[in-house]
Amino acid sequence: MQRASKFPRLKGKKLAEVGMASADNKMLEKYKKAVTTAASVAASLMLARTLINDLVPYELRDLLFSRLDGLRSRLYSEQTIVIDQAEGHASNLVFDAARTYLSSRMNRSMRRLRVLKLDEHETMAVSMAPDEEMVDVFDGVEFRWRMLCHEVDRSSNSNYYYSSATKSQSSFEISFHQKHKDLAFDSYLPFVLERAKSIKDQERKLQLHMNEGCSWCPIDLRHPSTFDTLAIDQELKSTIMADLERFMNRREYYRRIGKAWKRGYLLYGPPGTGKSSLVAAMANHLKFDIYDLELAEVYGNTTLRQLLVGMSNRSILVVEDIDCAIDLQKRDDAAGSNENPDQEKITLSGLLNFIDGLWSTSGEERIIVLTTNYKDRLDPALLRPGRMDMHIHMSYCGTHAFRVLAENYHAVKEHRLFAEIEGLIGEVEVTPAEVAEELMRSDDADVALQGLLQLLIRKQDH
Ligand SMILES: Nc1ncnc2c1ncn2[C@@H]1O[C@H](COP(=O)(O)OP(=O)(O)OP(=O)(O)O)[C@@H](O)[C@H]1O
Ligand SMILES: [Mg+2]
Repeated sequence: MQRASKFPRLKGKKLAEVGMASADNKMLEKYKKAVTTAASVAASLMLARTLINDLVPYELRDLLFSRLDGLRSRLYSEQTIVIDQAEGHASNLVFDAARTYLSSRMNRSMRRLRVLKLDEHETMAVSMAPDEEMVDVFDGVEFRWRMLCHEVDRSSNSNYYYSSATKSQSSFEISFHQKHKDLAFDSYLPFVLERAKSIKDQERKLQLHMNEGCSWCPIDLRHPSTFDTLAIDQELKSTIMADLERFMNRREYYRRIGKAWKRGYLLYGPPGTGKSSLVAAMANHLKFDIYDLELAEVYGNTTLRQLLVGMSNRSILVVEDIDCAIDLQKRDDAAGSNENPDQEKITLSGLLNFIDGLWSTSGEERIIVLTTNYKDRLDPALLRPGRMDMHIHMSYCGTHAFRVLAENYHAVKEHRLFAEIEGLIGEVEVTPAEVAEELMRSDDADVALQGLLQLLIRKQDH
């Protein structure tokens, strides 16, 4: 059997060689033709030069000659890289990257541009029109891009059995001087890929994942909260942003000390002070997905492990209202009757230990945020230094927070009622959520601020 199977292989090889030889011949023919064409074009160019010398005024000659020389050098020393959209069914990642990269380089002086918008929430994408050309300069070298659309004959590919025999396929061509071939392959193309990746990261739609059973259920995260719209004390905001910044830049540091690249924040404060808004602002700022873990829905360590393993890097794990999560466990304890004896109970400390173990071996750029309305109800073990890296107190609305909200909702920086409002706002306990609600009651800033003032006076009287 073994012997027999050798033959087809040999035969195959021979056929392949024959195929190659004939392909080589064809190439040679083509090459010869190209050289002849180039030679005749070059001859025509020489003729053109003579004609120009004879007929064109002196002032114009230099310009025309330089154009002709450009054309000739292109004919002789131009190198072109072709980037097809797809190979069979598989799309070409270089093509995708090139398209993304080019759309960031479009300029309106181009004669023809394509615009596209497929999703209501997306911004309009501008791209190159077929047969249009643009020049991109990298490291002082010109790279000319062209986009082409052509029909691909499907009948030549036995995989296709479509009624229509052709299909349109796009490709990009990058042309440049031959002497920059190394630059093109070693620097320029990698640069294009890298830029496209970071553009895609920026444009990526964030997702909010919620646990359902032992898996995550994702939806688009469209929370508008950002650090600009967040109404908290200015100093606190700067501290949080600086902390995130340092965390993001410490890849090497975490590697060196052999610890998991993660950071934990405990957010505590009354309802409506912006804890959830801060989590959304962090996600939007860092472009991290949010994994919202409902502990009450997690039965047993196996499920928990599956969920944690199923998280992606560059993400924020959030456990909201952890005091309630703990309460629930205690109530179960008190009842003493666990319906399923195999069920292991999950405590917050258990969860944190688990995460430490898991994330130190896998996982990078992970953030965990715990939120609570009652810090004093928490297990002291959870508050020990090292468990959560930063404790953030979200509190009632202060003067600065009020000004941020007034600007967010009414675009007012100063107003005759500000003095009175600011005098009261430091004295009464009003949450940013309450202030926001008052400010939203009317489109008229005067009316809204008057309403807020009344609320503050009522609160003071109580
Ligand atoms: N600090 C804030 N800055 C801007 N908006 C805020 C702030 N706090 C509250 N808000 C507004 O109030 C709404 C509720 O706030 P948020 O859900 O962030 O509060 P929370 O602290 O998470 O409350 P809870 O403890 O009830 O979960 C937000 O959608 C936002 O409009
Ligand atoms: Mg909340």
